[in-house]
Amino acid sequence: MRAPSRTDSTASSTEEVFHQHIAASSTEQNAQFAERRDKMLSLIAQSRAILDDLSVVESAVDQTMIGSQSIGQQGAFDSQVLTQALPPPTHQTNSVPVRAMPTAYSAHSAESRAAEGLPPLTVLGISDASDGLSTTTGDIETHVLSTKMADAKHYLDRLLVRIADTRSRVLVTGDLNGGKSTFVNALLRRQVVPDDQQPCTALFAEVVDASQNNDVEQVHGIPDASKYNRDDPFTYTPFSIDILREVVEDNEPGYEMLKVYCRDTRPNEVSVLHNGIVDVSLIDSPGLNIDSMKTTSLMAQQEEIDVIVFLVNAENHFTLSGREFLQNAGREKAYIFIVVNRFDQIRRKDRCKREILTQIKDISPLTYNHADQLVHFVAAKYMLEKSPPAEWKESFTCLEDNLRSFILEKRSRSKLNPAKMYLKNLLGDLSTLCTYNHTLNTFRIAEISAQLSETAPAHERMLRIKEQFLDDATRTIDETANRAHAFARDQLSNFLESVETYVEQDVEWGGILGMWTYARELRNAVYRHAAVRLRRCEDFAVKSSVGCVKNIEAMAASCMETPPVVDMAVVTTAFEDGSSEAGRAAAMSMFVPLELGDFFDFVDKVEICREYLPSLGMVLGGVLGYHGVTRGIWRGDATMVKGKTAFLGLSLAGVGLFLYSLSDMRNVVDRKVLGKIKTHLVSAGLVDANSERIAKGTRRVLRLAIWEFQNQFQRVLIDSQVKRQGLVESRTSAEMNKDEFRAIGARVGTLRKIVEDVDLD
Ligand SMILES: Nc1nc2c(ncn2[C@@H]2O[C@H](COP(=O)(O)OP(=O)(O)OP(=O)(O)O)[C@@H](O)[C@H]2O)c(=O)[nH]1
Repeated sequence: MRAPSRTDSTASSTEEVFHQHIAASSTEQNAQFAERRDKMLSLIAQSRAILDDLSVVESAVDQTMIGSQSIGQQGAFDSQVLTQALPPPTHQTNSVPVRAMPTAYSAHSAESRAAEGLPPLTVLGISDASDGLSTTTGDIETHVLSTKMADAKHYLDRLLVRIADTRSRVLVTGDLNGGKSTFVNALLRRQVVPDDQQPCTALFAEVVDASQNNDVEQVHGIPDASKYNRDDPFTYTPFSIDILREVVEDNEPGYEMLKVYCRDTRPNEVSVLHNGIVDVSLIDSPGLNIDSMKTTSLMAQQEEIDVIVFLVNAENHFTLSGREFLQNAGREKAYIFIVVNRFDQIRRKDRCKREILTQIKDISPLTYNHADQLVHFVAAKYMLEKSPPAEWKESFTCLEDNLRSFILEKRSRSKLNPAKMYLKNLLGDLSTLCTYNHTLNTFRIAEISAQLSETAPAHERMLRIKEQFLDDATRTIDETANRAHAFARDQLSNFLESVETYVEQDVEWGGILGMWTYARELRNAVYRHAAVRLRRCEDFAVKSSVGCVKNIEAMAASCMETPPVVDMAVVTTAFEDGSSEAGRAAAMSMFVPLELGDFFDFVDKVEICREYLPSLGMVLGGVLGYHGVTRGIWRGDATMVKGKTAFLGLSLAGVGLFLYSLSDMRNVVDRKVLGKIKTHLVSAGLVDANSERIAKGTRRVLRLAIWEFQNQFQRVLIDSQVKRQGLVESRTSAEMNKDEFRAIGARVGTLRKIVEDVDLD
């Protein structure tokens, strides 16, 4: 065995020191990384808890989060919402509608956003690019926000797993034909993944160290990446690594991805894959292209990865799809490792460098700030040659050193910084949401309170109407009915008492010969007047009833937007039985037929007889005596002459009396007929029965009308009560919400500060 030379021993001790140094520094770095990682894990868990709490607030108090729904990708806060005075509550006296939440954000109003000082949403915003939802209709936005919140939770869950995972996943992506596969192979210094294929690579190929597969080089064709388990052969199909090109080119079974276990024989210190510190996987992806499905799936893939290596074809610079991808990826990954490949094809290299760096400055400022470590101009294909040209070997080795450093030594930056970025963005969005919803709820409370106080007088008035007129409807009805009764009684009794005065001008006495006609007209006139009187009483009752209902209606109209409307016909036709006054009079008069006796007052005659019987006797006596006296005179008897004179006087008195009886015939008829009619009217109950009838009719129609009114009124009142109750509940909810958002907002603020202060450099 050859003894080691001095040079050998010096070299070996230098190497040992180097390895010891590497080991020591990597132990220290590991410990530091572990500490930072644990801190980050705790912050992720706390952010997740806040998302859960927000979801509870969202579902417990419906629609409150609607305010936040409209925060689009642009996140423009509609200044109207915060600055405009609340619109005057709708002038509704009986109905109190719950106003729809104002549309909070208009997706494209950058000025108003600036005016409010609210930043755009980065993580929870609507992505025009991803789903094209630039409309701001409430349903879509509510749905989008809920979806985004749910996505954020899943993302945090995956982040927890990813951060806890000691491996580092490196996504190699870029434009079509940028040289991604060539680059991966160059890192491995061997042809593993197929390059230069037609058609282009359409599969994700994850290259990992064969040590993860019992040191066996193999390819696993995986139909469903989410189910892949190396220990479960049902979740993949194994292939020899030698036929990888065919598998990729054919992809007959339609694999979702390939896992390529490959051996990297280079020493740990230089190999990216096989480095002795962290298990690294290199994911060769399909190139970005206009196929949005593939781009979307690549975006999903990039959430699971720690480092992005972006291949740019030096000849093409950044394409539109490349820029879009980097801008989206940049929301989380502040640092992107950029490889400008095929640089050998460029003639004016300085100019090309300048132009590409200017583009990077715009796309990823932090990457640009560390361009010397993160941006590399190489020609990867030469690294697969046995003796690569020095120029390209040097630039690629420099790239490798920096990539190793980025993945291994600067793991805090490459692995933890994306998590920090995401948390910062998410917490920023949550802070905006909390501020917005807090403000929105403050407005909502003010708006509801204004609505409640504006509608309170009308509502209280309705309650008073209910108490005064409807709860005690019987009293209201009785008052009107009693008034109608009293009026009828007064009118009819008054009529009965002085019926003569009503008819004396109406009927003319046509002498003894026309006394029958006179009596009939007299009778008819009385009943006609009676009918008119009755009609007047009924009209009064109707008028009083209409007045009563109209009075209640007017009161209702003063406090109700659509007051109940009673069908007045039921009231106005209360006493209509189809008969005219003449008909009524005729009907009544039928009960009082005229008789001969009505023309002679026998009672009077008897009285007269009693008083004037002596006179009559005297007439008779006078006639008879005159006869005797005459005979006595002829016989010369003087006493007889005196008697004769006396008897003559008596006779004349008797005749006068008879003539007087005839001349009193009209009074007799008046007295007899009117007396008879009065007796009939009293017995028929003109006063009592009709007063009662009218009062009863009044009660009946009022009951019907008020019942109808009550029904409608009650409905509106209940409606108003329900709406007021709803408003009170909404206000309570808004108050609870406001407090919740304030409390959560404070938590978000504290957590955000801690996240910002985490030092990963
Ligand atoms: N001149 C030159 N050509 C290169 C370089 N790197 C790769 N190429 C060529 O570029 C072409 C595409 O290379 P690939 O590695 O297949 O590119 P890719 O990005 O993986 O392609 P897709 O996956 O299909 O998008 C091949 O013909 C390579 O030989 C380079 O550094 N210089």
